[in-house]
Parts: sequence; structure tokens; C-alpha cells
Amino acid sequence: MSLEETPIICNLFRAKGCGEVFHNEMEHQNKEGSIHMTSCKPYKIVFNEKFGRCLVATRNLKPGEIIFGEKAAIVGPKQGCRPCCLKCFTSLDNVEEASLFRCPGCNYPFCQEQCAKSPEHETECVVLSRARACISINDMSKPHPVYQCITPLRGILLKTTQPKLFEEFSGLVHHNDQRRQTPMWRIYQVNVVQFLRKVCGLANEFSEEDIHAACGVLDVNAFEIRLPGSKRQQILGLFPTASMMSHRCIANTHHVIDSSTYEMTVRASVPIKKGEQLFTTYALPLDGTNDRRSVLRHSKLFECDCMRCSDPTECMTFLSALRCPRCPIGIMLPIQPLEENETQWQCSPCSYQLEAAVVTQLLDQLKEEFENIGPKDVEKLEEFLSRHASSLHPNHFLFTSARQSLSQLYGHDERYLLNTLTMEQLERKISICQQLLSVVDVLEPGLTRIRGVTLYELYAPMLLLAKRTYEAGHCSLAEFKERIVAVEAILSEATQILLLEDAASTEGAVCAVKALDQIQRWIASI
Ligand SMILES: C[S@@+](CC[C@H](N)C(=O)[O-])C[C@H]1O[C@@H](n2cnc3c(N)ncnc32)[C@H](O)[C@@H]1O
Repeated sequence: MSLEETPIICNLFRAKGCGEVFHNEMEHQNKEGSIHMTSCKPYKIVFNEKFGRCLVATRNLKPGEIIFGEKAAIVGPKQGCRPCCLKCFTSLDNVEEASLFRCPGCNYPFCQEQCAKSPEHETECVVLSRARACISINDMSKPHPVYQCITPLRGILLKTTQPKLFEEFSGLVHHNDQRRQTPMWRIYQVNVVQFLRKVCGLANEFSEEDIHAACGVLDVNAFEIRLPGSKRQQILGLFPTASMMSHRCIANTHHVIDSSTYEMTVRASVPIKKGEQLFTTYALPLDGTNDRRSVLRHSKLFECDCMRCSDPTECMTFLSALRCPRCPIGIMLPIQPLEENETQWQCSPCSYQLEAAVVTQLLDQLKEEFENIGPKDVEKLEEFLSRHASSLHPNHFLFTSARQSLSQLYGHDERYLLNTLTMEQLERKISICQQLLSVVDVLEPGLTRIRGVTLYELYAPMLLLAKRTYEAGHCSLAEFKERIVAVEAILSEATQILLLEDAASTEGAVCAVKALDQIQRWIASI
């Protein structure tokens, strides 16, 4: 056996962060002294001309491996939110006036006295109470502009409460120079900058530029946090390390934010090699290229030219492709996808061309029609899929979105409960989930929430279909067992993914674990 082939002998110590092997932990700690210990992480921050600061893997990472965990530096309401409790973010819509608690200091409404008296509200209340006369929030069903200043205020107040964290916060990218020309800048100027400086008396401590920078840091870097329950708002959290991750329209990481502790866990979603950049996605992965690039241009102020955006087929998913109006098999794609307003769209076999403006007009009409359906109308969603089958590619993002809704409706909607579905409807649910997965496997690969949820939706109709087929005597016991083993593999993968999700939304994971246990016992008994 050569030296290279010598296996790692037990008692050797493999450092969790850097993955290097040492004789013992002491040797690891002594390596390059404390410098190595502080940098013993599976990622490092590097600077790149194109991306700015970004994260790079310092060793090979397996799917599901935790890269880092991080607590939010600040959390707060999202711009344009409806009135909510400033402590726990419960929506105050539908809460009776008698049940609200108005803070005696600043007059903002809270869901209960305990929230208003929490230490988190103390410092901001001193500032906001100077504006008490202007804070009169009575209609809880509509967004109120006095919520716009809250999250930026929490950011700038770190200057006195946590100066080190403030340094990190104010060192994040804000793109003030580009944002200065935008309509949002003018809204912030009135509702945040002037409100905090003139009405709340912060003019001596923070310049206009400082407060605009805080707004920009949040717009460019903050993550949305989904709170459980329909009465909760979507809020923002700022995570300084996670905000260093660059964007790519097909990410290689996946993050989960615990909705009670506001802690983020970032994992590898696919295998990542040492030296590879870590990417998250700032846009919706199942939107088409033009929509994703437009969101990134306006909210994150850069032009995405990633591999997916530059490829007219979007990595062979054809998410933005149209059917050719001239030939029966043709698929129309943009010739230059990064020039969305100027590019011609061309059919691959017949070369027929359409102007970008014509395509935009057609899509605007279809988007409007789709939005008017609403996400819960099975018949209208099915009708939309069949009516436009001659205009859009089967994987088009509008169809994919319709399938996403249908995958949840068949089996759960009260008119389509699983046990009441006919054999054709079970087959329909299966084919919808499979088609959705064929797109998601490419655009949101690995251990991602949408894959977990879709695999979970796929297992139940497959199981029921196999059971009914066997009970009707249409397949042998051996064939039945084979089908159940295939269902078990799907459910097992779904469970593995769903168990990584936020503890407050693990209803799906709990059901999946129970169902997996049942199937495994069942297989053993057949
Ligand atoms: C959340 S920050 C990421 C950290 C930032 N690079 C830094 O140095 O602080 C987002 C900004 O990073 C840059 N960026 C991220 N992904 C990019 C990409 N795919 N192409 C170009 N710029 C990107 C853009 O300037 C974007 O507004």
C-alpha cells in the first residue's frame, strides 16, 4: 500500500470548519495560531471585480451541510406593510380597538402591553415619542407611512446600542448614487429622512445621506422572513454574513430563517467544490428571465448576466419560450436574452421572427388574465393551461406557476380531497408534480423547499393509485411492492428536505415522518 493510500487512522482530528486533518485538536488550534482558528470556517470572504465582496467555499461541501448560522442584526417591518405590532409583528388587521395596546410613549399600536414594554422597543420609543402628535394609526387594513421609518431607524440606532454591529451595518453596499434617481428615493426622503431628522429630532446625529444609506443597505441586503400563520406580516432581517453572498439565478445554497429566533441557517443545496463561489438567489427562481432581471435591476441595482439569464433556453427548461404562431412544432426564443427590449424572438425550425414589443404585449395580456384567476380555482387554472397551449411552451413560467397552484389544490381543496379523486385526477396530480419537478430540479436543485414540498405532494397520489390498482386486481403483488418502494424513496427524500425547514412550519415534515414510518412498516409486512 502506498503512502497516499493510507487511510485516515482513528484518533486523528478533522476540524469541522476547514475540514483539514490534524493529529489532535491542540495541533489544529496551534496551526497559524489564532488566525487559523478565526478563519476555520467552510467559507471565506473575498473581493471580486464583478460581484464586490463575496463568499467562497474553503473546502468541498456536501448537500445539506451547514455553511454558517447567523442571528439577524436587526429585524423590522417591510416597506409598504400594513400596521403590525412592532415587537412580534402580528398583523393588527381585524384586531378590535379594545384589544390593541397603544404605547404611552410613541402611540404606535401593539398587540399587547408586554410587547410595547419590551426592551427592544425602549430605545426607538424615545426617538419616536418626539413624533407622537403625528402618529395616529386608525385604519389597520391599509399600509401606513409611519411604518417606513422603523427598520432604517433600528439600523441607525445600532450606532449607540451596538457600535461594532453598526460598523458592519454601515459598511454594507447601499448604491446611493444609483438610487438617487429613483422614485423610491423621493418617497424615503419624505417618509424616512425628513420624518426622522425633522419630526423625530435626529438632524444633529444623522445626515440625510446617512439615513438614505440605511434605507439602501436594507433594500440591497435584507432578506425577507416569512412568519407563520396568515395573520402575520412579511418582515425584513439583516444578516451581515449572508448578505455577502452574491446572486445567481440558480443558487447553490439554501437558507432557512427560524421565525421565532430570527436565526438563519445557510446550507449547501448541491455539492460545492473548494474555491467555488457561494450563491443565493435574490429573485424568484420560477420567474422568467425578463422579470427576474427587471427585479434585480430595480431593487439590487445590477444587470444579471448569469449562465441562466444569458441562455435563451434557460438551461433547457424553456421557462420563457413561446410556441411559434407559424409552424406546428416551433419554439420561439429570444436571440439575445440580455437585450430584452431590442432582441428579436426566433422560431428554431422555421426562423419566423417576432419583435420584442410584440412578445411583451402578448405576455402582459396573458399575465393579466392569469392574475385574475386567483390561486384557488382549479377549473380556471386547467382552462388557462389548455387555452394557451398553442401560444406558450409547456414549461412557460405562467404554466409552471399554474401547476404549482394545482399541485397543492388537487388533494387539499375541499372539492378535490385526496380520497375523493378519480383515477384520472390522481394521474393528473402525479403528472403535474412530475412536470413541476422537471423544471425545479434544474432551477432550484437539491435540498430546496419547493423540491421537498413537490415530492411530498407526489407521494400521496402515487400511493393511492398503486393501492387502488392492486385492490382492483390490475397488478400483481410483486408489481405493487415495486411501486410502493418507489413511493417510499420519494417520500424519504421529501422528509429529508422538509426536516431542514423552519421549526414553526414543520407541519409538513411531521406528516412526512409519520407517513414514511407507516410505509416502511407496511413494506416490511408485505
Ligand atoms: C447583498 S449585496 C452582496 C454583497 C456585496 N457584493 C458587497 O460587496 O457588499 C448585493 C450587491 O452585490 C452585487 N452583486 C451581487 N450579485 C451580483 C451579480 N450576480 N452580478 C453583479 N453584481 C452582483 C451587486 O452590487 C448587488 O447590489
